[in-house]
Parts: sequence; C-alpha cells; structure tokens
Amino acid sequence: MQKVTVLGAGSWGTALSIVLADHNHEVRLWTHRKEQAEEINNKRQNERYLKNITIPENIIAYDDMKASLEDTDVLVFVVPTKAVREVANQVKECLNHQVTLIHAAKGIEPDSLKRVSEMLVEELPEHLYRDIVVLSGPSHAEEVSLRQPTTVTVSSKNIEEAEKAQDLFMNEKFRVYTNPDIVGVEIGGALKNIIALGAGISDGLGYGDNAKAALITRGLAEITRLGVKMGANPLTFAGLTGIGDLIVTCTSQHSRNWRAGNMLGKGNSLNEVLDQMGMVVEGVRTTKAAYQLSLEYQVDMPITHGLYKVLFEQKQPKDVVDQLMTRVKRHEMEDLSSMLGDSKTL
Ligand SMILES: NC(=O)C1=CN([C@@H]2O[C@H](COP(=O)(O)OP(=O)(O)OC[C@H]3O[C@@H](n4cnc5c(N)ncnc54)[C@H](OP(=O)(O)O)[C@@H]3O)[C@@H](O)[C@H]2O)C=CC1
Ligand SMILES: O=C(CO)COP(=O)(O)O
Repeated sequence: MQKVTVLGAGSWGTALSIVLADHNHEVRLWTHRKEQAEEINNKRQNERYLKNITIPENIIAYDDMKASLEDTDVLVFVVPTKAVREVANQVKECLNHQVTLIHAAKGIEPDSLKRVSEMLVEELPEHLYRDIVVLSGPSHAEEVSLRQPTTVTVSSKNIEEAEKAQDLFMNEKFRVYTNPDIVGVEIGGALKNIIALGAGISDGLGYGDNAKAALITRGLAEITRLGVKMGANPLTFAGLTGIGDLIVTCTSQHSRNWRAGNMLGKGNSLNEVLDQMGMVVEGVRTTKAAYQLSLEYQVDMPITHGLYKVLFEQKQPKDVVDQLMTRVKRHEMEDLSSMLGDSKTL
C-alpha cells in the first residue's frame, strides 16, 4: 500500500483515485474547492464530475495542499493543462521530500509549445522527483469509474519509474502497458483531441461514418508526421495512445471534445459551446499549439489548420470541409514512407 496524492478532483482525477483506492492505496484527492472536498468526504459523491458514482471510503478529499502532500509517496497531476504550472507552483511551496511523479493531462501549451512533462520539469525543482511518468490512453472517466475494462500506457524515459506506475495502477479491470517513448505518448494523447473536435463537427453537420473514418485515419497521419519530426517513434501512434485514443474519443458521446465539436457543427459559436460544457475541452488550446507546432516544424497538418480556422478565424465548418476535400491530389503514404524506412510497399 502506498500513499498517493491526486491533484485535481475533476472527472479524470476522481476516476483515477477510484482505480487506486480499489488497489487499497491510501488516496488523498486534492481539490482547490472546500465545498467539493466536503461533498466527497461527507456524501461520498462528486456529482458535478461523476454522476451516481459512490466514492470509496479510502479516498479522502483535501482542500489543504500541504496536508495532502505530507509523507506522500506518489503525486499524480490530473488538472487541465492550463492549470499545470499554477498547481506545480503550489506544490513547490508545500513539498519537501522526493516523490514518484505521474501526470495524466492531455494537452500542449500554446506559445511555449511545451508538453505537460516539460512544463513540470520547468516548474518543479529536480530534487522533488525522479523521472516523470505520463499516463495516457483510451480511457473515459465515466467507464473507468464503473470498473469497465480499460487499457492505458505509462511512459517515462526511466523504465523503472514507468514500471512503478504500472504496478501502482494495474488491476484486473485497468490494464497498464509501458512505453519508453514519452514524446509520442504525450503528442498522441494531446493531438487526438483536435481530431475529436473535428469528428464532432462532422457528426454535427450530418456527415456519416465515411467522413469520421477519414478524419481518424488522416488525423493519425498528420499527428504521426508531426510526432516523428519531434522525435517520437512512429509505432507509438499505432498503439493505445495513438489510434486507440483517437477511436475512443472520436466515436464516443462521453468525449467532451466530441460533444463540443458536435455543438459547433450544429451552428453554435465557440463561446456558447464552452459556456455550456462546464468541463475542460483540451482540444481548443491544443489546436492553437499544434497549429503553431506545424509551422515551427514545417509539417503539413491540413485537418489541424482547418480546425484552427473554425475555432479562431470564425470560418464555417462546412466551407472548411469543402476546402479539405478539394486539396491537390496526394499519395496516401507521402512523408510517412520515409519515416518508416524506405519500404518497397509504400
Ligand atoms: N475525463 C476523462 O475521461 C479524461 C481526462 N483526461 C485528461 O485529464 C485532464 C483533466 O481532465 P478532467 O478531470 O476530465 O477535467 P474536468 O473538467 O472534469 O475537471 C477539471 C478539474 O481541475 C480543477 N481545476 C481547474 N483549474 C484548476 C486550478 N487552477 N487549480 C486547481 N484545480 C483546478 C477543476 O476545478 P473546478 O471544479 O473548480 O473547475 C476540476 O476539479 C485533462 O488534461 C484531460 O484531457 C485524460 C483521460 C481521460
Ligand atoms: O481523453 C479522453 C479519453 O481517453 C477523454 O476525452 P475528452 O477530454 O474529450 O472527454
């Protein structure tokens, strides 16, 4: 049994706390809102983020960061990407011993173009942790909290740290793989949210399964092109944190990114959509970051550029789809073939 502090009591922080509690760890779930800590501790509910789920007794919610970190063995960051630096700074003020450091956020920071693990390295002093571990993969909180079968990947430059995280979370309903390719794992997890917004828009416009399959596969192609330029292993994108997470996010109504896209496709403005969601839609900021990355690395990312026009330049989704469909003709494996080695079949 280990003492684990989970930072962020939204849907994913709460669902991961349940996985850890089922494994008999002592779980401290930190929230920045006192009334939410009271709801969890007194009613065993987190109604806004996980409806009708009973929170196990061995999860204790804290709104006092210092108390939640006392003697803890493991720290799991599960706040949205835009809150990572702020929360890391609070941790820096309160933590004075070394921990195993895991994060489960899926995003890229616009302008700095940093992945979440890079932001944590910038904010936290080195002596507070060993190597950072990323947890990612196809995993809706709603299904995880119902103990439905789920698989994820943990990734770290240090295999021992990844294996520690694997042992910490793995149970008969939550299967955890390791992968040393932290760049590929973080890029896949973050950029699938852009494609999920696109899939939602496509469904909102009334397009069918053909369009969605096209978005998923051509989305994977552009994510892979960028990821490989950034140093990722192309095979990672064929795994759980690549195609796996694309499938689950683009095809499920649990996905906030899909739902936000769906409302956009039906004619709502971005502001109206974000007002109604009440939960994080990571794909919006990540679209901006990926657009900037595609310019920096000179990678062709037509779907990301199309989404950027819809979100930030008020272009009509239908016009953007028409533009995507009438681009100059291409070879399906262009660019990818050189990345995978000069195979004669490509
Ligand atoms: N939900 C899911 O199924 C999955 C989510 N993820 C990823 O996990 C990350 C977290 O997402 P998720 O839990 O779903 O998000 P939610 O929107 O469900 O919850 C976000 C939580 O973070 C809190 N928060 C926001 N800003 C701050 C801050 N500055 N300081 C402290 N707490 C803050 C919110 O508090 P408040 O209530 O006050 O707003 C809320 O408790 C995202 O990167 C997401 O992509 C990954 C896999 C699955
Ligand atoms: O990352 C997720 C599932 O793997 C959750 O996706 P959403 O943030 O779109 O709900």
